[in-house]
Amino acid sequence: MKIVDIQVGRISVPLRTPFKTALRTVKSIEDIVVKVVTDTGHVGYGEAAPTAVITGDTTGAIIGAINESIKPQLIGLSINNFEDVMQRLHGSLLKNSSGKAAVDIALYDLFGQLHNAPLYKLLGGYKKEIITDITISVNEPEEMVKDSLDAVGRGYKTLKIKVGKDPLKDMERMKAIRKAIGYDIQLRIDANQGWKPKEAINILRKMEDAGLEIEFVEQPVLAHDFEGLKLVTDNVSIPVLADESVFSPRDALKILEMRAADLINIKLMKTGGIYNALKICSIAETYGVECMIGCMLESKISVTAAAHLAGAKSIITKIDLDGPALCSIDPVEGGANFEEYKIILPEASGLGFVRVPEEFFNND
Ligand SMILES: C[C@H](N)C(=O)N[C@H](CCC(=O)O)C(=O)O
Ligand SMILES: [Mg+2]
Repeated sequence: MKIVDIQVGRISVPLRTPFKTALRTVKSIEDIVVKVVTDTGHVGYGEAAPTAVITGDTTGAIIGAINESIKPQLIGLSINNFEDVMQRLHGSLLKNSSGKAAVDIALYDLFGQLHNAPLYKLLGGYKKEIITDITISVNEPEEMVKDSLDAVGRGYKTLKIKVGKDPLKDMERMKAIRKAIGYDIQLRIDANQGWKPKEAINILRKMEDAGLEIEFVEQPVLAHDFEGLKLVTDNVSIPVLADESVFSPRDALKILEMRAADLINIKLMKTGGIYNALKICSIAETYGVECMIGCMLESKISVTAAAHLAGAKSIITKIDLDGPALCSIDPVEGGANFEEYKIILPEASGLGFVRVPEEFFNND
């Protein structure tokens, strides 16, 4: 099964409501899609999200990375020697994790097709069904209460609340949400780097004292501030999850050696796809640290790949794969079945897509 072509296209999906974090506001998913074609007529699909404020990857940079650096390395290689293909892909250029992720995902789709099995089974086959949280954007407290109640009405049992805009207001937000939804729903929070270390310690202790029962806090401080992250981890009881601080297996190793966080958030757009995400799973297993699998603003294509990984690995115990649930439409047939909080993995080979619209690849 030899790679004969790699095509790059675009997918655009309006969100149900604007997505707001401490870092950005977005109204629609505007991602890059990739199609890897083989001499046997097989096709693998992937997707990249240009999340410049987190990964540094813009739309133009992703397209350039794939067309100029990745594609010339891969044409003619055989999926049968998958390790060689992965080595060439991940060695093709530095950084550019989102562009690498799109191609890595499409190649894993082909790997599954080559071996005629769904990817999650080839990677471990731990479970066929996973349960995701849903994200509540940072807004005025009343709007966040309304959005939280809507999410609970849709069946979600875990909400990930975006904070990090203003510590005093964040406290108000969390108190109002907890009061409205009660204690049967789990609450995790994501500050997206919005607090300073001492500010984070102060607000998190207040949340503990107020009995808000926060499951964990995601990325309270700046991504590069490993010492600040450790200071927070050492000084609060709420578990700390490293998100923007961990892109590569090397980052994961450093964070875990320092004991700077209690949990790690794996996202394919940060790791450059499944190949390196598997290494982070192994490192985390070695340290006995559980992982979350997360996503950027991604549609069903790349979130299906993340769901296959989550279904394969027991160390992934927390799921934040709500990209498709935030979308107003789903233009892709097949892949994982997203039924609100329940994600069911497909039994078809590879990632299991049935139809990815050809229009995505008409680049006029
Ligand atoms: C969509 C997902 N639940 C999420 O919250 N991801 C963010 C980053 C998303 C973005 O800005 O595209 C995160 O975990 O920080
Ligand atoms: Mg996060």
